[in-house]
Amino acid sequence: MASSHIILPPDDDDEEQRRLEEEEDEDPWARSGPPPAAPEHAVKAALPFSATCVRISRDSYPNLRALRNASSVSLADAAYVKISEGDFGYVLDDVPHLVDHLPDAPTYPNPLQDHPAYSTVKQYFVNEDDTVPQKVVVQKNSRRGVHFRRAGPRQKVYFESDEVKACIVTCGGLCPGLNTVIRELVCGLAHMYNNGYKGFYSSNYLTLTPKSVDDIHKRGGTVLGTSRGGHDTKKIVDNIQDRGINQVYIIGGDGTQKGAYEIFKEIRKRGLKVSVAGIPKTIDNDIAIIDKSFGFDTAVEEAQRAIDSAHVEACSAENGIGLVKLMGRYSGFIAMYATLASRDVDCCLIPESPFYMDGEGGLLQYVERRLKENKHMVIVVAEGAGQDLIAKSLSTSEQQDASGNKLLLDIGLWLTHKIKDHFKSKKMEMTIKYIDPTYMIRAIPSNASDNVYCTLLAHSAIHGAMAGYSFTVGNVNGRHAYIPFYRVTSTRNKVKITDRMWARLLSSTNQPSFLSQKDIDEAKENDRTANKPPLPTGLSHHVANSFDQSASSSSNSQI
Ligand SMILES: Nc1ncnc2c1ncn2[C@@H]1O[C@H](COP(=O)(O)OP(=O)(O)O)[C@@H](O)[C@H]1O
Ligand SMILES: O=P(O)(O)OC[C@H]1O[C@](O)(COP(=O)(O)O)[C@@H](O)[C@@H]1O
Ligand SMILES: [Mg+2]
Repeated sequence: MASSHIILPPDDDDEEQRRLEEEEDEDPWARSGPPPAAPEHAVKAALPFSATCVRISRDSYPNLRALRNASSVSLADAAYVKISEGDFGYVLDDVPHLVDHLPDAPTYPNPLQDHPAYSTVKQYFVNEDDTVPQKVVVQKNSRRGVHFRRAGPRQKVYFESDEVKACIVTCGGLCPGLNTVIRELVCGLAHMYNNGYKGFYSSNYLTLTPKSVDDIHKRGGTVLGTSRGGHDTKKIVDNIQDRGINQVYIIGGDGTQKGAYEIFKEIRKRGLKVSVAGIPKTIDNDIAIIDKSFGFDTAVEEAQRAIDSAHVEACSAENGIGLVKLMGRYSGFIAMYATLASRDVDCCLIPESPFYMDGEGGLLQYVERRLKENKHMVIVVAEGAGQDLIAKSLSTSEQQDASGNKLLLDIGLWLTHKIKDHFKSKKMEMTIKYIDPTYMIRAIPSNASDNVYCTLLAHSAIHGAMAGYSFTVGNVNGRHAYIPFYRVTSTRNKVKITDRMWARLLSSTNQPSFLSQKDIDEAKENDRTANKPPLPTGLSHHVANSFDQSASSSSNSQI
């Protein structure tokens, strides 16, 4: 396959990079010229097919400035982006590899080839050329578009088994399945572990063995503990270096993956032989690119129990309302899927879809109508919904947690009071029962299907780290892939209220959309821009087009 490859090695000098970014009004390389290309042998070793190393020049990319303007990848980050092109608009958005900065790193045969369980499997090893398309819905003339490197064991590895010294860290909120991922990582490797990012430089760490993690997948939470805040890249990497760790497994959400990316960059800067594997964790399912985060199915399933209880309470009273609050800080996936699964829900409110209380078409009018029609109703609200309404009525200022996430006001409690006040003023009898199962839902062990998913994710992470890659692992269109950090950290996965899934929900609940034409137009525009993937600096026109097309309206999320 004819291909070209662009690899921009990191600049040693951060200050200089920052200065360049500030000064790049006209052209990022106006003063310095393009960054030097990597040595060709480094590029070749990192690529599955024969590659030509392309030195990017201003002349060959006349629209560089436009691309930069459309890009959310900083010039400094562009140094870690590895894009290669193939035939028919094929683009590989590759992940960094140890040989990018350690070109002479030795390889070893994968010990799995002698493993009794695997040696009978035909084609156990993944072909180095295998990649996974970001977009599977295509038309006859579509370009092949963006692809990610397929996850799985490689014939050659960059660590000898007894050389591996791994650590695992879990960060952010809890999520069903964390212990399963930990268990499966430990059972593949011998480890040390840490407690949140702070754990990297606390003295509080334990050694895990397959025996000590044997039954942890049956428990909720994380045996490692978790925390928010406290990320200090230099201290973390000092610690990795001091302890001689060479594989870092980082399980966490969007914040954690940003942290993992910073750790990777510092490791690269120091020239260390360390692989960084991010395993995306979030009950909110808000991580970009991947099909679904682990624990999400379990959360939706557990939410059914709360909705069922709310329904029973509502049905048992005259004009009964059951109100259930579910998690979802910025993205309402749990609320949407729990509503679609239940069929007992009359109204679902999520952060992505603004609503209003009073007047024609407002929530209170709908509640009144539903009670008159049906004598009971169930409302599901994602915790991040209606925050603007509460803030306005209580005139509070926005607060943040230790990681910088928005601290939410209790929409469930606020709605309960508003609905009660409304019916009191109308002298209409009603009962409302507010159920908040949020922490109960995320503290349970994962269900069977999430358990299998967690196991496979852990295995894919180990194979990638052993093969010398640094990445976030995830399911992309049903196939495990190694995704560049910058891709999962630059946007957030959100419910698209202009997609068919939300339309299905509206038709199943019969609730008003609460949207004006202006809101709909704005939502369409937001979807368009929010889903535009970051364009790395210096892409050729047709590569940039492929990035654009991978975010076009007939996205994979439309089922
Ligand atoms: N931009 C960032 N750079 C480095 N570390 C970050 C960044 N954002 C968050 N983190 C760190 O990641 C960890 C988890 O983040 P948090 O937002 O609490 O949870 P989650 O990873 O589940 O989204 C915290 O220790 C936080 O300090
Ligand atoms: O655990 P905390 O700090 O109370 O945070 C609760 C938040 O954690 C979540 O469960 C998940 O958030 P993260 O993915 O950032 O960990 C949110 O749904 C919720 O808003
Ligand atoms: Mg988060």
